[in-house]
Amino acid sequence: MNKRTLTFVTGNVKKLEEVRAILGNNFPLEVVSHKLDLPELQGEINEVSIKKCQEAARLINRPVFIEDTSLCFNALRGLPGPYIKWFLDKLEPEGLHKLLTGWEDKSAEAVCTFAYSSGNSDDDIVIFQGITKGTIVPPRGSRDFGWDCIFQPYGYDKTYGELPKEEKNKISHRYKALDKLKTYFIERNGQIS
Ligand SMILES: O=P(O)(O)OP(=O)(O)OP(=O)(O)OC[C@H]1O[C@@H](n2cnc3c(O)ncnc32)[C@H](O)[C@@H]1O
Ligand SMILES: [Mg+2]
Repeated sequence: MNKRTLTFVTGNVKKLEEVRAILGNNFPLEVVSHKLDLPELQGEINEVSIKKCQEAARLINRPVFIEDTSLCFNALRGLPGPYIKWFLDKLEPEGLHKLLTGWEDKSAEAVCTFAYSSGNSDDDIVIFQGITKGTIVPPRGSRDFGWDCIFQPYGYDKTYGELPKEEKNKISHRYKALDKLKTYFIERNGQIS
C-alpha cells in the first residue's frame, strides 16, 4: 500500500537533512519537503509555531508540518528564544557567546517545536516539543549548521558542532520533538486527520 504523504515546509536544508535522518524508514507516512521561507510573527514559542503552521497549511492546502527552533539563554530570561535566527545572522556564533559576557550563568535550552496541521482548518494544530539543555561556550567544531558550534549539551564535553551527526541526532532537541511526532502518527497508523 502506498504511504500517505505529509509535507514538511521549511527553508532550511540542514533541518530537512536531520528530520529525514531522525525519522528514518519506519515512519508510517512519506515525508516530502516544500521549500518556503514562512513568515514568523512575534510571540511566545508555541504561538510562533502555531501561526507558522496555519500559514503553511493555508498556502499549500495539504497536511503539513513545520518546525521552529529557539535558543533560550537562561541569564537573559529566555532570549534570544524564537528570535535566534536574526541574532545569529547579525552577531554570528562568536557574538552570541559574547552576549553572555558579564553573566555567570551560561546555561541555555535548545527548544524544537514541530506543529502539524491536517490541512482542515477546523482541526486544531498539534504541537510536539523537545528540549535539550546545555551550556553556551566559545565556538568549537563544525560551522555548517546555525549555532551548533557554541552549544554544548549537558553531560558532553563536545559541542553539537563537534559531535558526529549520529550522536547529535540521538540527543538533540529535534530528536526529542520528532520522537513525540513519530509516536503520534504510529499510534494513529499513519492517519492524517
Ligand atoms: O524555514 P524554517 O524552517 O523556519 O528555517 P529557519 O532556518 O528559518 O529556522 P528557524 O526559523 O527555526 O530559526 C532557527 C535558527 O536556528 C538555527 N538552527 C535551527 N536548528 C538548529 C540546530 O539544531 N543547530 C544549530 N542551529 C540551528 C537555524 O539555522 C536558524 O538560524
Ligand atoms: Mg524560519
